[in-house]
Amino acid sequence: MVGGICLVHYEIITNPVSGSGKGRQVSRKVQQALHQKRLSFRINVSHHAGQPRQLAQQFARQSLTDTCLIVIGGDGTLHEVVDGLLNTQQKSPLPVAYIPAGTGNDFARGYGIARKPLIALQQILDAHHLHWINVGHFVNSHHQSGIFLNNFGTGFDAAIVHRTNTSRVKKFLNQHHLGTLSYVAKAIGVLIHQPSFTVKVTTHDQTETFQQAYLVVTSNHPFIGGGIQVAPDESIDRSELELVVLEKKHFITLLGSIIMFAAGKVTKSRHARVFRGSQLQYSVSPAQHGQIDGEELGCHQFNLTMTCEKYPFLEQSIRTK
Ligand SMILES: Nc1ncnc2c1ncn2[C@@H]1O[C@H](COP(=O)(O)OP(=O)(O)OP(=O)(O)O)[C@@H](O)[C@H]1O
Repeated sequence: MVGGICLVHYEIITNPVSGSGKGRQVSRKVQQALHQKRLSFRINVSHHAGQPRQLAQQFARQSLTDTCLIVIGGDGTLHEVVDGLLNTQQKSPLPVAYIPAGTGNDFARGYGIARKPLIALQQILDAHHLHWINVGHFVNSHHQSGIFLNNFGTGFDAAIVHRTNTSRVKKFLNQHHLGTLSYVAKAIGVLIHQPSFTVKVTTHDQTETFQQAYLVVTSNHPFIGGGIQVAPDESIDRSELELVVLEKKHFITLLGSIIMFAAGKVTKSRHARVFRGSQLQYSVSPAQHGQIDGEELGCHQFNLTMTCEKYPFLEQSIRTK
């Protein structure tokens, strides 16, 4: 028994291809460490996209007790697992812990999880309590819904995700620990080609329309794109979301704002507006690229209502200790 929780078994869901193969390496290290410590665990390898969600739902339906689900992968893998768990009826929710093995690892930064796998594992083994983190929830005008642990972006950042994911050099740069460089290189390409668009934002007390929006991001914690602070004041502990709308007035002022974005100061730009709340609504037109937690959504007109929900993670966070 450890404080409020008693864990005797770890089910591990791992994505071997996350971070261009980092998932496989991290999984091997974690497996060795748990084996040496003679702890009870089982590795469940994901063989295709969508399988982390299926595995998580399978475990959730088993009403496991004294068990923690450890996820090894990037933000996309963790997203799938938490989405699967939140969409499965559970008597008491299966707690989640996370060992980052992706490229950007923004969730780990936002929650305060060590990015070195064996330290992250030690944080899990040392955990005394559950920590109910905030999770962003969205529903669109076609009643399709989903979650985000990091952010939901349309425009500039989503176009970068699209270009980076379709880039042939992504794997090479990731293997040489240059994933952020790949993001920056694509950002320059997007800057040259991406036009502005219209966004209408509604909060509990106001409606505002932006005719020249360029970047629209709703965040659950500060980080995007591998450590860029798009919402520096946001916290995963708070039951609210932060929406940043950056406008493109002229190319030169946009360049200034994007430099501020890269430096983590976009919310200080004269051309940025920040909205906060537990419920935010906005529509985007014409069709724009969208991304959730770094995974592409395709190019659509968006009409979204964002709210908050909660899910229990192990208290792995350096910040909360
Ligand atoms: N064996 C697999 N082969 C291909 N894709 C997989 C496999 N297992 C899981 N996936 C999918 O890969 C997607 C991306 O995973 P993830 O975000 O964890 O890695 P990444 O994209 O390399 O990391 P990052 O988002 O940090 O760049 C997820 O949607 C996940 O479902």
